[in-house]
Amino acid sequence: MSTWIAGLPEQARAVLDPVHYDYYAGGVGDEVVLGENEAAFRRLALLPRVLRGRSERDLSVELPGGRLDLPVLIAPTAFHRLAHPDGELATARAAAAAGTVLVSGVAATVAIGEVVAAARSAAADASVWFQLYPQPDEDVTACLVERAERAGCAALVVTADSPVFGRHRRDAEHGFHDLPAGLAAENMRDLPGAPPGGVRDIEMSPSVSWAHLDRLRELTSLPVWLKGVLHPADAVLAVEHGMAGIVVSNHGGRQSDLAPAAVEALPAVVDAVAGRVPVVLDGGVRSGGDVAVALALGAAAVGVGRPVLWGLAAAGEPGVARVLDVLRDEFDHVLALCGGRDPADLTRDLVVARGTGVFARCG
Ligand SMILES: Cc1cc2nc3c(=O)[nH]c(=O)nc-3n(C[C@H](O)[C@H](O)[C@H](O)COP(=O)(O)O)c2cc1C
Ligand SMILES: CCCCC(=O)C(=O)O
Repeated sequence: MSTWIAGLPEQARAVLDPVHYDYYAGGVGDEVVLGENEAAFRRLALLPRVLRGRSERDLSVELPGGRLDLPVLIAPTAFHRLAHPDGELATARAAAAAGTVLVSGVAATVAIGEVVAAARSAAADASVWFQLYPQPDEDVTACLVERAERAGCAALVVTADSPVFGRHRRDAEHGFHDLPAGLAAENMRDLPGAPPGGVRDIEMSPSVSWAHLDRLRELTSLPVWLKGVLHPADAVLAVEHGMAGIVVSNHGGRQSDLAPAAVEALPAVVDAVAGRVPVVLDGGVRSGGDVAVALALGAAAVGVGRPVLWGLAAAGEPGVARVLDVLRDEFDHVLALCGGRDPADLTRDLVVARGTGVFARCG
């Protein structure tokens, strides 16, 4: 792990309300998956290739919804104003200035229109994506999609791994169920079924299905990504249902504590998708080396969640900027060490499982 990023949780802990720190840091159940997401990266190694590099490397990747100057985007995480008063405005500006995408969540504490405006104030051509949970009341879903389109979002990310909300022991122990006074999920204001000015609850429902997704797709011409896929059969269904991309994710260890580490689920999904749509990986990415391993296993890019929250809490916009800068610098360095010229040079034959000899290839 990057030394600086490794020290960030402690920096954030020093400034955050302990209840909010635990909300960000925690996982579901015994937090097995939370630990495994990071540990699984430590079990993988990259075989360098020699004598094929170049002095200037191109780190950019092209995805449905925008071009990224580095293969790292900001995964959707809720309630950035718990971390810093500037909240999602700071995150959006830092992402845009770094030439990457913020996936701003439906559970943001700043409305999506203001988030996009903040990103564009930092870079006129910035892309912001909008994450949502398909709501059982489809009028609410339609309204959210329209808000994201009107705001100028370049893609939608539908999170599918939350038919019910994960049971977070740390939050239960603290009795943390509501945002403090003055903060709200601003995208949920004034929706069908809410009183004027009121904020609707974000509903998770086990009855949300592929049919909901089909209807959602008909509402929009934006590319739609499906987030929270771990089973290869679901990846195939996602392609068949017209998804523009897939995010392999166990929600940062916050949903099922029986899920595999995200990076261990990645190769089978990449194989099932067979290049038809790009696959993004999130969960446990803490260094440029982790980014390189995920790309070598077939990810087109990675998402980072908690490190961005820690950077935001510790130092606001410059803190998020530094997280992205460290990841870019480390990734570029690892790419050079592997004889890579651009992300496409990171191929699966480079990945080996540690401790089992170089012939025990992963995936
Ligand atoms: C505090 C917190 C809030 C999150 N909120 C959301 C959310 O609203 N929607 C969503 O799709 N994922 C959410 N996630 C999951 C992230 O998008 C991502 O999958 C995860 O954080 C990646 O793991 P990492 O934190 O190890 O980088 C949240 C994660 C955290 C830590
Ligand atoms: C309704 C807010 C959902 C936030 C979330 O997804 C998480 O805390 O993991």
